[in-house]
Amino acid sequence: EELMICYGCNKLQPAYDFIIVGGGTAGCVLARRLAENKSASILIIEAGGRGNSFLSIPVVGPMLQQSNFDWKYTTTRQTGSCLSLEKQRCKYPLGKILGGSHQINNMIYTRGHPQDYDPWFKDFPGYSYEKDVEEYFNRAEQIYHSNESISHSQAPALISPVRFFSVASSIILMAFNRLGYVTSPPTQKYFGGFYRPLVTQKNGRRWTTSDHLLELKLPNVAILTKARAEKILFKDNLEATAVRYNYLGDNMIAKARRALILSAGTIGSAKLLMLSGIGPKDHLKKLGIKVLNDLPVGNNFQDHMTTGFDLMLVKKSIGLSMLDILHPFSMIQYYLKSQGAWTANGVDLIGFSNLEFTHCKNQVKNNFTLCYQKYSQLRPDIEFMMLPLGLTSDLGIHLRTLFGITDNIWDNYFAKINESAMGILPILLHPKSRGTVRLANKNPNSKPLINPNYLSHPYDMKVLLRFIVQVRKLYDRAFRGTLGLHLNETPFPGCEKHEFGTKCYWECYVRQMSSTCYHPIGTCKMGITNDSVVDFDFHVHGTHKLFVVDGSVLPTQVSGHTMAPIIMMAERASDYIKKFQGFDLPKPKIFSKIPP
Ligand SMILES: Cc1cc2nc3c(=O)[nH]c(=O)nc-3n(C[C@H](O)[C@H](O)[C@H](O)COP(=O)(O)OP(=O)(O)OC[C@H]3O[C@@H](n4cnc5c(N)ncnc54)[C@H](O)[C@@H]3O)c2cc1C
Repeated sequence: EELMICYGCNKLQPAYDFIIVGGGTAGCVLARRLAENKSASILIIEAGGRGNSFLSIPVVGPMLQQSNFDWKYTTTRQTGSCLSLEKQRCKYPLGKILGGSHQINNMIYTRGHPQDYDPWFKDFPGYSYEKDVEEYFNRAEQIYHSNESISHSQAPALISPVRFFSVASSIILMAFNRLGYVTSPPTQKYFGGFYRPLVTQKNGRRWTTSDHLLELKLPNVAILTKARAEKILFKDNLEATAVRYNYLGDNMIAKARRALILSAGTIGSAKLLMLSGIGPKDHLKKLGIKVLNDLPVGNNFQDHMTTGFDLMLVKKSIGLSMLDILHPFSMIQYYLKSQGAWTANGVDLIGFSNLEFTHCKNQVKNNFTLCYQKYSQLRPDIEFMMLPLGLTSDLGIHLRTLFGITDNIWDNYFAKINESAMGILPILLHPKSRGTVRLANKNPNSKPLINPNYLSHPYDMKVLLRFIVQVRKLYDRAFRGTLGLHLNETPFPGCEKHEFGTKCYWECYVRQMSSTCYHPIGTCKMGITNDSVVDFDFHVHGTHKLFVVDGSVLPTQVSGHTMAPIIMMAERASDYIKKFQGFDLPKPKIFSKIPP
């Protein structure tokens, strides 16, 4: 495999204008934009390999989890969630490949709700959604219809409607329509009922920000794969001058003339900063790491949590089945027509709801339409994802290992399912629980300690339970007759003492059967309060020439999935970093106010 990718050079240089650590979602957007200045040289250092076109087949995505293309992390032992999983730890997949997590994700593209961004920029002078957020989304996106064929992508996020979905999801969509929900994707305002997700695909194949970067064949961008950054090197005044990395077992150094940018992801960037002496003083001291700057790196860790796998059973087989995927016809359809089951992204429908809507509905005796019209523009609290394939669809061969489900739970719950199963998963969009990312020790090879601390704040469970009860009623009313859709009423092991369907039962269930929804953010929070790590220019506080641009800078969660906001922020960051010449004086650490 070719390890160095470069269209305008044949060997690695000792120094580059910009060095980006991590060729993932954000890193590739940034490289593409910085390279617009033709005289600037850019090096991406990526720990994973390059991948190949087989990995771009959308249905292959889940197979990449727990493979060499995944960092294969797990959370620390959780006490209020992940209880039914091996050692009470949730698996924590993250892409270790050029393209990053975008190479293994579900490709769902959601901008979030405009109000999501108000708290991010509350201390930013003259902030407006249109100028500071929307403009960057617009710049990042190219949208096309799924029946068109595209030859070149013009923007990092190439977006189209999904090309393949189950019959069950079409019936569900029709039922929602009858109830008065909007069922087309949102345009300007976000929250719009239930609809088919938009995905980042080019002619039915996965299309990541790294595919876009490679397609441009930029002569001033070099990408070194299988190179893992281990330490940032500083001058005395905390000016980042170079990065030390491990390349095929050797220690190498690359020097950054103008800026060193960490885009190693929410876990990777926090880990690298701490290994380099930037992080919470007490933690670093305990591990024997010299403290260069005491910053709250690794705090404010937030994730979207989900639950509800295989909770919906269908009598008739109208979901997507493994047979559809394995059928030779699907392969032919994919390679000849860019259509069919192989283009499926694993999520047929997404939908959004909020507490005001639920409350209204209870007040006016389930008048959906009235409440919907009144509250559909408000920021949602919960998202629902409809997964056409249950964990049991491959009879326990692969999917169960992605979650680390124990033998006891498998045998006494999942193995008992003898109908088609689907998932209707609720995602808690704005959790109040906060976790941490820490180092296990000072060895760069060691896995970090990822503690999402799910459901540690009572608000999170309260909201989740309210919606589970709501969705149950909704499904009873809408689909029972049509689809033979019904809840899996086998008591979940460990929850038998509670009556099925009561709040106590669901609370127990959620704590047992929890999972990440793969949206880690926040460990290098952007802002100027003393819980932040980077300022509004993405510069690490108190340092010089050092930036962080990836999911870690997002201060709070958005009402949707994280890839789009991360791409938007990388676009935004490129405007600042492009202008940065590398000779500004170090900025003093200024904080506007102490957060509560
Ligand atoms: C299974 C899964 C499904 C998901 N589904 C969706 C979805 O449908 N829609 C959505 O919006 N979001 C989804 N997400 C989340 C989304 O993919 C991520 O939020 C986003 O890709 C993160 O972007 P990033 O740039 O912060 O990090 P990444 O894209 O993860 O990039 C980080 C890169 O840095 C590299 N790296 C890390 N450490 C080092 C080091 N020391 N040296 C060199 N390189 C390093 C990594 O290998 C990686 O390539 C999903 C995520 C997963 C894992």
